[in-house]
Amino acid sequence: MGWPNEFEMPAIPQNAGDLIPHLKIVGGVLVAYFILTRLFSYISILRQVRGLPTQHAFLAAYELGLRTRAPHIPWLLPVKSYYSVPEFERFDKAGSDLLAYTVATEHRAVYFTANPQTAAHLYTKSSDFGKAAFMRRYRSARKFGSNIIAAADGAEHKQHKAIVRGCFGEAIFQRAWEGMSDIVDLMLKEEGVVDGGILKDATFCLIGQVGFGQEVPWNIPETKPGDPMPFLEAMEVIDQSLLYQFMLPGWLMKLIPTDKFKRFGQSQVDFVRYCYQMVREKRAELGITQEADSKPPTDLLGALVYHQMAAENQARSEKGTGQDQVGLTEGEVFSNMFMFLLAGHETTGHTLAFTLAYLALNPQWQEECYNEIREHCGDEAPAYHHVHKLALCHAAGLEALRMRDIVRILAKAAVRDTTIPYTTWDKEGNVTHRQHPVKAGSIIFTDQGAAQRNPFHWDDPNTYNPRRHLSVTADGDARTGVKNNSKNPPFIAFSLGQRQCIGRRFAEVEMVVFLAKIMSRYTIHPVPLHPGESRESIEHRMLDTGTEDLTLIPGKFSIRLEKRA
Ligand code: HEM
Repeated sequence: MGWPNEFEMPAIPQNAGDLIPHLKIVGGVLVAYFILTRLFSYISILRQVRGLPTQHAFLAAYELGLRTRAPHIPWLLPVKSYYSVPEFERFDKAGSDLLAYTVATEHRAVYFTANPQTAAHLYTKSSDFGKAAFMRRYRSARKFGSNIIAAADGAEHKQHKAIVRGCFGEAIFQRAWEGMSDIVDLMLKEEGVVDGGILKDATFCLIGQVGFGQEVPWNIPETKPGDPMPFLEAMEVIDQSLLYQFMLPGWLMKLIPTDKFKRFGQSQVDFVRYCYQMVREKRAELGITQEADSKPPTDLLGALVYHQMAAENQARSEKGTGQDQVGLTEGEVFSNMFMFLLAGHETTGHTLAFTLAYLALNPQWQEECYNEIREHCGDEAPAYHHVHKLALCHAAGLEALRMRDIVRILAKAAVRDTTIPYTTWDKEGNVTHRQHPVKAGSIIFTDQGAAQRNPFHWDDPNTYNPRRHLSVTADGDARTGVKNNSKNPPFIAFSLGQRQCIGRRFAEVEMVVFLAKIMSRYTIHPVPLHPGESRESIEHRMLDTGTEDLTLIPGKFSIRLEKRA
């Protein structure tokens, strides 16, 4: 049926008004159907969580960045019930290490566990639990394309891992050691503390060097607003505004009329442009040299491009030319690189800041680490070949991560109807181990901080004790791995199983060299805000004033380095 002529609107039938009551009925039925299905779904969720301490809400707000910022509105948006300070408190009060949350606008049951054994079960039993790739946090992480962190389990993840795995080998770890060693020297020099002094809120920019193969100066000059930024400045600004970078496109931030957002937007636009250019240049460079010298580059970007090209070459030699895309697209290479920037920089930098805080507050562990360094390095500066020997320095970082887990919550989704183990206890000290049935599609969060301070699994959980991460091998060497703790809990800060942190060793190498270099030369001390500030107040400032963003960002504090004689 066409219109009589292109400028003439079809006439409204005279009896159209008669249809209105019918339309109202249809509309009413649809609305009633919508409300009823939601109601039934909600009732079904209430049934699923029966028997567990449960918090009801209308809207969901358990994500980082939201739960500590949104206003607490009982029943509607009860954000304060999604976390507690101290972390284990909400579970302690409930007498259960599994809590349920029913959210009227979410069609699935949501659980939080604080049991490290349950967490290990969730992370490793891939037939029952998988990456909750449908969640907003992972959808936002796909902003520049699919990547290893956001990929769904199965083929998509395998495709990324096949290429990304090649980036984490011995040569890169050694480069990470050397890069971090240079950064410590640069930091001490630029902050004017080579002979000791006060180190103010230092951040660490290792990923620039080992990530992109670029020397990173300690202070990066600021470009005039509106001007294109050089690569290093763009990277630094991105790093300081990661939450916004994930949520908003660069062009949109540039339209927001504040200098801050214009800068954030400009950094994203420039950073994306530089990265694509660098990927192309790397491809051209490696295309020429790959035949003659088959060693992969030791920067992450170079290694990523190299392994992608190696996959393409292999496919070409096996199947001839003209086959489909192999490995990752150019956009996916960039997206993975962007993830390294997030996963590789924030996490390690924040963990190191907390480790310095714990060491400053617990000088006895500095002495133990110092003795270890002296024993294995003697008068030599700590070097990469010492990395396996410096187990206590390594454990000092792991213990800070246990007590101040920077990832905060990790989500898994049940992929089929199954059960999860949990524990309840009462005031008389009766502890019962139970199983709770969960339906496919339910989300189970591990409250990492609470799980790592769960007193049923960790001896004396609120005490900083790196030695709990050490075991002694048959030949008398110390090794990390939670053994020195009567209940042998799994260490979950890097997750476990197929989706565990692929950069764990990289991060650990960075931590060991940083801590060993500092502790071999200095003792570390807290800096009171005013004469007579109490120990309690100093501890609170250094450890408890962090804010949740994409990860836990430590509050600002200074430390004093005193040169060892
Ligand atoms: C203290 C430092 C670090 C901590 C605590 C940490 C923690 C984690 C955790 C908990 C996961 C699992 C995330 C999830 O399931 O959603 C993860 C995954 C990942 N991490 Fe790390 N990470 C650290 C450092 C690094 C570094 C230095 C890199 C790279 C340079 C890195 C790269 C990755 C990647 C690529 C994944 C995704 C692995 C996969 O899904 O196969 N991480 N990390």
